[in-house]
Amino acid sequence: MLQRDAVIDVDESEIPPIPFVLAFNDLTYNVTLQQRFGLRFGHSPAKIKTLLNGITGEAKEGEILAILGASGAGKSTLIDALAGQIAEGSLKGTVTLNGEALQSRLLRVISAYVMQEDLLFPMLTVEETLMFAAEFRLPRSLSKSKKRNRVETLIDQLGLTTVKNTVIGDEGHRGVSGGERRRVSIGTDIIHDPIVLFLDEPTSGLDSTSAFMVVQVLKKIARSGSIVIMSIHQPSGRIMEFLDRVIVLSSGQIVFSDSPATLPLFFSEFGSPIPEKENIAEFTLDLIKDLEGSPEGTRGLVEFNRNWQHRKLRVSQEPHHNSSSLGEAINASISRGKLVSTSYRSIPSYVNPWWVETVILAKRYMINWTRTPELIGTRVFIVMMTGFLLATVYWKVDDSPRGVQERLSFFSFAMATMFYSCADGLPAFIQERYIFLRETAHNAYRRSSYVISHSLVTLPHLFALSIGFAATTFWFVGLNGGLAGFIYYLMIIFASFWSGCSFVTFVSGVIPNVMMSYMVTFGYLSYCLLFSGFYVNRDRIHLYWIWIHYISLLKYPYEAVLHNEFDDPSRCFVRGNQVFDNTIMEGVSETTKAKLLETMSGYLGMELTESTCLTTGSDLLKQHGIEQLDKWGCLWVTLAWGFFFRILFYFSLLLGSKNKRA
Ligand SMILES: Nc1ncnc2c1ncn2[C@@H]1O[C@H](COP(=O)(O)OP(=O)(O)OP(=O)(O)O)[C@@H](O)[C@H]1O
Repeated sequence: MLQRDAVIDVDESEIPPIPFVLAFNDLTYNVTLQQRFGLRFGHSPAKIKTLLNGITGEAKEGEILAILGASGAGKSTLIDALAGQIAEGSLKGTVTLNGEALQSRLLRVISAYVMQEDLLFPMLTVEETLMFAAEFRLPRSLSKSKKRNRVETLIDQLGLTTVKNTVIGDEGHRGVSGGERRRVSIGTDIIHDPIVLFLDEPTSGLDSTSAFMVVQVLKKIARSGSIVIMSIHQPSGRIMEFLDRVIVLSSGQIVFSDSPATLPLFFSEFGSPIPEKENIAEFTLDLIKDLEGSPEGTRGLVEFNRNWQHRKLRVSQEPHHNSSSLGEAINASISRGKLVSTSYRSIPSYVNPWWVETVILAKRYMINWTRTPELIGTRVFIVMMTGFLLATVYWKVDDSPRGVQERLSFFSFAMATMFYSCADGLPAFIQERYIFLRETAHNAYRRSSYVISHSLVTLPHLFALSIGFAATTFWFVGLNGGLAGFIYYLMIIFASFWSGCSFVTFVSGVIPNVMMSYMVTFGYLSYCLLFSGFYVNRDRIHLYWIWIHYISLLKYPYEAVLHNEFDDPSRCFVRGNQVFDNTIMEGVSETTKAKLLETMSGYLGMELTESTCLTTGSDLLKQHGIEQLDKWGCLWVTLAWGFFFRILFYFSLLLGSKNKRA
C-alpha cells in the first residue's frame, strides 16, 4: 500500500523531521587468497587479505557521504558491505539504520544500489525505460497515471526533460549522452524512492561537466529525504563542495572521516598543509600514495585520524540521532511524501504476479526488438537466402539413386541452417543477461517470468521464419507428401528453430563471454551435424561415441524429415529397369542376362521384371538406420529438447545470479 497520495494534503511543516541515520561500526572483511598450484611440496599456509579493517562511521538523511581513495583502497568493498552485498558471516561488525540492523529483505525495499555500468535497453526512450522500471518496482495498487506522475517527477529531478523521448542508444545507434545515460541508470534504480542510495563510482567515465551534473542530481535526491552513499575516485573541486561527509580509505583503513571542509585543517595539523589553489582531493590522494610508499606506511595518518575523531567527539555537542526508531522515522518520512509503504516489513518479494511480469517483459522486449529492423532483416535475409539457394541447387530433385543422395544432403544442410541461424542472437542475449542480473538483484521480477516471456516472444518470429523457409524449399525441391507433407515439414522446421534457439539461449545464460559462447555453440552444433546420421550411419558409429548421436540436436529433425519424405509405401526408388540400364550390364550377352534374371527372381521369391520395385522408401530408411522413432516421435523429441534447454536456462540464471560476495 503506497501512502504518498493518501497524505498529500498534510502540512509538511507540522511534521517534525526524524532523520534517518545509517551507522556502521567496526566493519572488518577478510578474504582467503587462493593458493596456486606450484612445484613446491607440502602445505603452504592460506593467506588472509584484509579488505576492510575496523571501518566505523555514519551517514545521514539529506547528505552525501563520499568514499574516496586510490584504486584498490577498498571503496567498492565498503559500498558492498554497507549495501548488504557481502554474504552473512563473512563481514564482521554492524550496519544499522536508526539503530535497527539492516536485514537483506528490508534493504531490498528501502535501498537502491547503482552499479558502475549503465545496463539499459538501447532502443527504449528515456521515458519508456523509467516507465518500465516503475511497472516493475512500484506497487500494483498504484494506478498507471500515478506511476506516470512518479516518472515525470523523476525525469524532472534527473534533469532529463529535454531528452525524455530520445532513445538510450548504443554503438550502432545515436542516443543520449554518457552523462544522461548515467542519470537514467540512476533513475531506474531510485524509481521506488529509496531511503538509502548506494552508488559505486557514479561519475566514472564521465567528463567533468557530466560528473558534476550527476553529483548535483544526487544532492537533490539526498535533499528529498534520502541518504546517499557513493564511492568516487578523484572528485573535482566543484564536486567536493557538494559532499557533506567524506571517508578516505587506504588499504581498507580509514585515514580521514569528516566534512571535506575540515580537510585543510586536518592536514595542516598533521603537518602537511594543503598548498593554496591545490585540488584538495588530488592532494589527499597524492599524499596517501607517498605515505603508502614510505616504510612507515599510512600508520601515522590512521592514528592521527583516530585522535582527531576522539577530539571531535569530545568537543561535539550534537545530539545523537539514533534516538528515534526506524518505524517512527519511516512514518514521519511517509508523511512528508516519501514513497515508502508503511507495510514495508511485510511487503511481498515481488510487486506483480508472474503473469503481469511476463506481459511487461514481453512488451519491453518487443518494443526494443522492433526498433532494430536491421537485426531482424539480417536474420530473415540469411534464412530466406539459404532457402532460395537450396531451392535452386536442389531444383526438382528426382527419385534416382543420385536424387536420393541429393535429398539426404538437402535435408542435412536445411536442418543445420535452423541451428546456425539462431546463433546471431548470442550477443543480444548476453547483453540482456546483465540487465536481467541487475533487475533481479532487487526483485524487479521472477526469474521464471523472464524465462517464460523470453520464450514466448521468440515464437511468432520463429514461426514466420519457418513459413518463409518451408515455402521456399518444399515445392521447388520437389519434396513428398502434398499439403500434409508440407504442414509436417513446416512443423519440424519450427521445432528445429525452437530447440536450436533454446540451446543458444542456454549457452548465453551460462557463458557471459560472446566469443566463448560462439565457440561453444558452433563446436557443439558441428558435432551434432557429424553424428546426426547423415555423415555416418548409426550402426557405423563406434560404441564410445554413440551417446553423441543421441544427444545430437540434429538427429531428430533430420530423421523426421526423412520419415516425411520416404515413409510413402507407394514410392519406389530403384526399379528392375534400373538394374538392366545399369552400365554393369553393358556388353553382357542376352543369355547371361536371362540367367541372371532367373537367379535374381529366385533370390527375391518373385518374378523380376523391369517394373519390379527393388528399393522402397522404408528400405532407404532402414539402410540409413532410421527405424527407432517414427516421424511424430522425432517431432516431439525435437520440441522436448527446446523445453529442456529453456529449463536449463532457468537454472543457469538462478545459480548465476547469486551475486553476493562470499
Ligand atoms: N575476492 C577478493 N580476493 C582477493 N582480493 C580482493 C577480492 N576482492 C577485492 N580484492 C582486493 O581488495 C582491494 C580493494 O578492492 P576494491 O574493489 O574495493 O577497491 P576500489 O577502491 O573500489 O578500487 P577501484 O577504484 O579500482 O575500483 C583491491 O586490492 C582488490 O584487488
